[in-house]
Amino acid sequence: MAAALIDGRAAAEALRARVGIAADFFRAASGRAAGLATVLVGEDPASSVYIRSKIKATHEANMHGVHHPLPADTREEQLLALVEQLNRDPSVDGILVQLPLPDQIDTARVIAAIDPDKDVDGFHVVNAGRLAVGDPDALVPCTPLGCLHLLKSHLGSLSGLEAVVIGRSNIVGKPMAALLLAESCTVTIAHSRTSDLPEVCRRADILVAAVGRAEMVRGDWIKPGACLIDVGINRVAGAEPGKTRIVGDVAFDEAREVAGAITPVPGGVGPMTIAMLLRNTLVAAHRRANLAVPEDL
Ligand SMILES: Nc1nc2c(c(=O)[nH]1)N[C@@H](CN(C=O)c1ccc(C(=O)N[C@@H](CCC(=O)O)C(=O)O)cc1)CN2
Repeated sequence: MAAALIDGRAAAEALRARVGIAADFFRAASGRAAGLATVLVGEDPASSVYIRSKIKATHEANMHGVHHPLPADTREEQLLALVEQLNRDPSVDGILVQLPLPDQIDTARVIAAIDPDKDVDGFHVVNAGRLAVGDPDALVPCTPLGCLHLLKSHLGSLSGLEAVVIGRSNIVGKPMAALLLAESCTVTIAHSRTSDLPEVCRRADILVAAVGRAEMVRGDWIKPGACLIDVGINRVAGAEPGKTRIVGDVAFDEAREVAGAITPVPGGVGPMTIAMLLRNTLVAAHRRANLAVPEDL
């Protein structure tokens, strides 16, 4: 039987609606709207699309969103000065600097400059540390948080399950592993040097693919009935000349025949990233206003 499809668009829409309602309550309780500031250096087409979606979603969720575009040749000091200004701005609860940044800018230095309590991307080492030690004050990176939400919605308890995360990035792989460990999964982080990767994957009840290689995970790497979360967004040649299409890190048609459930690409993890950004912004706003964070966020 073909695997169930885990509908990230529907889950994201539901979460965004909940955030919108909670944002209205926040405004009534605090006397101001929760605020997100986004920063984009340059005009990378994909990044520009993501930023437009983020600001539109912020407004649709009854929050205040201000975008700060900077030219592609912006110097690191100029970006750091903007981050400092946003750190000090009381109307800003969340700061998001869209990645990737141009080569002249040191990404780690910029992330380190963001106030950890406004770091709604969850990339600051303080938030990585909070997540690692199970501190509930951690702001958690949006993509893995979205993956966890989809997994728990589909499977319920994850306790005792064997989870394999392919990819060890600070943005997805490592925080994903920390979240699964906190849910009492037995977690393996696999990567480019892992020996016999297919065999490692075959023991996974939960397989999270976050490598950025189109359709790398094949059908015969998958344990029958496993739950597959595909984080990959890879643009490949389409059927017609000059056209492209997006595929994940999992060979979807093969995997669907073996897995119990699978996230599609597009329409799986991607939409959850933006929904979780809104959620993190509202969480940060509640904490900054000394208000209790609503439980269903
Ligand atoms: N500061 C950040 N930079 C980047 C992040 C991030 O979380 N914070 N993540 C990615 C890009 N990203 C958000 O910024 C993002 C990627 C993909 C999607 C999405 O909804 N994808 C769709 C497909 C879109 C398409 O057709 O092109 C899907 O999967 O259905 C949302 C957000 C890198 N930078």
